[in-house]
Amino acid sequence: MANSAIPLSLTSKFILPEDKRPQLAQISSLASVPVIDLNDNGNKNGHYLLVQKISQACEDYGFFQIINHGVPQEVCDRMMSAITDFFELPPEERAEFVTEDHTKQVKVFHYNLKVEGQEKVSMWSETFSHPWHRGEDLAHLLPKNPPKYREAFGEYAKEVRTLITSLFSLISEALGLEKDFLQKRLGDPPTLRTQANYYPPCPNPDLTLGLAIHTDPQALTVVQQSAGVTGLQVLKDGEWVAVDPIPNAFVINLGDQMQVLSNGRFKSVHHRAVTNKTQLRVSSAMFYAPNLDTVIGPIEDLIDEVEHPPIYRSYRYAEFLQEWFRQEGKRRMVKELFQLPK
Ligand SMILES: O=C(O)CCC(=O)C(=O)O
Ligand SMILES: [Fe+2]
Repeated sequence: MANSAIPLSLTSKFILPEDKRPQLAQISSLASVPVIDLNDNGNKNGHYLLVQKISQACEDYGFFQIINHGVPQEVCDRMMSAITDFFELPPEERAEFVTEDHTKQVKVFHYNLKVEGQEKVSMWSETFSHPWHRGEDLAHLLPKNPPKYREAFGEYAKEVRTLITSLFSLISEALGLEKDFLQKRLGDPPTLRTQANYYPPCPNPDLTLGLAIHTDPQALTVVQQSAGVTGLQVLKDGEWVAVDPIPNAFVINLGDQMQVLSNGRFKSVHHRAVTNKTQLRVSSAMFYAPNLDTVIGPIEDLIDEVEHPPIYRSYRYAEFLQEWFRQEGKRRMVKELFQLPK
């Protein structure tokens, strides 16, 4: 931990005002996010049931975990190890990427929360974010150190891309659409970014957060989290539910664009990351978003005048993102701005 840019003591810059603290004693133990086996796909009935489960999970939680997803475990392990090594290099080694300029393609930064009448509060995490849409020719933008990062990322991105195609196919079916509908609708090339989150052990997890409450602005997110270390929580019926890691699983969640496209049937759910006293936690999120010029709005086939009137107006994805950046440091309310009056 000596190498981390985050100090070991919880200085005031990390301390949240009381009403924004995580209330760790109040985590619900009753609910849990569905776990879906993607291998349950063998026969016709199996496929039907799988689509049903995905549909239910997208409606109820906007989150689910998947097992037997087809991405080799070694590829996942190499990615997590490369991310961990990157953050454990001496800070000078990643200084070239440290920036607060959100227009930078490759960046290391801390999320923070603007709090009224107070300096902004820094999250107990360090974040590394970069694009992944240009495949091979992206490699030169990525860190040279640790030496394995570029290759580990290239391999991981290829596998995750294939997985995402299968997931969009299942989610399209869950909405009663052709299998290739959603990926086509999101446009080509999609906007693909990744975010690696590094959460060192925290001396007082009650006073701070690893990542503040948010929804993902994209369409779909594939998350890998450290084995055996809890931290991700989702809001379900007003209560926080922990998404505990399951061996060899991914956490999948829908982003704001899926809520809008499905006209509110599928949910982009609030979530956060909490810290703990003893264990390092690392997560990798791979985001799939529309092409910047794609016009997003409720899918035609899912709306009608009487029972399912559109609840959002259409917008270019670039317009949505611009608003998202404008609300930096706040508890963002972006899709709400595109809601049509009732
Ligand atoms: O650390 C986690 O599990 C949460 C990651 C996350 O929500 C994000 O990167 O958007
Ligand atoms: Fe997220």
